[in-house]
Amino acid sequence: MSKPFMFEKPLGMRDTLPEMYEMKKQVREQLEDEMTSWGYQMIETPTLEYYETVGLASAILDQQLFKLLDQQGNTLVLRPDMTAPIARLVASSMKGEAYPLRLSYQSNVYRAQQHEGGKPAEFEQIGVELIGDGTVSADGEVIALMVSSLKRAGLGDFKIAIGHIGYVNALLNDIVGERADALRRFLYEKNYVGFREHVKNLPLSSIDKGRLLGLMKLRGGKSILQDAAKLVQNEQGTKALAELEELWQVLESYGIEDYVKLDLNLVLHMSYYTGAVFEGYGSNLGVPLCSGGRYDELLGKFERPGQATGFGLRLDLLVEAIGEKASKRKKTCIIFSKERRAEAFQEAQSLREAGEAVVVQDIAGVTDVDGMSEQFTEVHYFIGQKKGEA
Ligand SMILES: N[C@@H](Cc1c[nH]c[nH+]1)C(=O)O
Repeated sequence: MSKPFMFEKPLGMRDTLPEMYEMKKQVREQLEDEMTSWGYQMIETPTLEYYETVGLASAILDQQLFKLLDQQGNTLVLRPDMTAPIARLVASSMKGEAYPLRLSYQSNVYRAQQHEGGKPAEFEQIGVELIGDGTVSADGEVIALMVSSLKRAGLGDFKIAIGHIGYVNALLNDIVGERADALRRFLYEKNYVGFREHVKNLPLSSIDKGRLLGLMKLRGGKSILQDAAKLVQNEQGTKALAELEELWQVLESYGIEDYVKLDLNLVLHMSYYTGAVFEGYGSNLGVPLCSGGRYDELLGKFERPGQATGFGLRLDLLVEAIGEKASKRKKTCIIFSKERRAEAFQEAQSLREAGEAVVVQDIAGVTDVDGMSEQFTEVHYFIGQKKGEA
């Protein structure tokens, strides 16, 4: 009888082979070290959370959640991100610790895919949350840490796009009110053709249509803030632009303005964002490597109100963007026959102490010695009679 699922994996699930594992490990260690050097403390949370609390607070589409039942009949989810679990943690086990809190993590997160389109349903995120600080300096710190993390991992060429969800909402709500959702969705999908078509068909004055289409042009350096101010005059919009103006100054103080550009079209997939949002791209990848932003309402849902900002970075995509740069450790193989076993073990030990990775292999256990040898930078043979023996 055939076993149809024997070699298959569930949709979007991936294996990590040794070479990829090694590259991920190197980059993970660099990032963890960078975040720790900025004073962020690493934490871990469980893979499973309650649907009713963290699942809903994660603010991701319901169909992207993996759900299951526990023995008591409660619905659980595989965490789709780390921001909501950290909010839960800060409001419970860390309730006694004073704000602001600087936390970082390195964890697998889970997002169900509708079809096999090459997108993983499980991937590792490395990120930070700066909780209990509503200043623009905090947003700037998080962006600066994102830049230094990407540099530290060895990525040379990248850009961070910065937007503000408060500005997008101010403009859309001002013009289309209740119907803003559809337009926001086009932006989130980066479907600008769809956005334009939709705007053209709306029953609006040509002035208002022009304002909505004007949003498409708000990409570039600091100077676009003036154009942006012409499109929205309400309080929410003005406040958002003042924050972006100050944020730009903070980034100049860090000396990283060359890595950033403004993009007021930017809408991210998590609906908990309330302020500045950002997304980082490597020059050779179309998809964002990292994203984040300000979320001032989420902590309140866990009854410990606090303004917060943070970002998450996709380790798999970062490794892909860095390409071959991860350095390979020298790997040696010592093939021995049993007469020289002790000698082989001794040699292996001293090479390991010198930092090499060493495999010791009994020749009687291999049939394809050539095939095995190809996997190593060097192969030493300890075969036959011991030295000095006749
Ligand atoms: N959790 C977000 C990233 C983020 C961290 N903090 C704020 N935003 C994500 O998965 O996209």
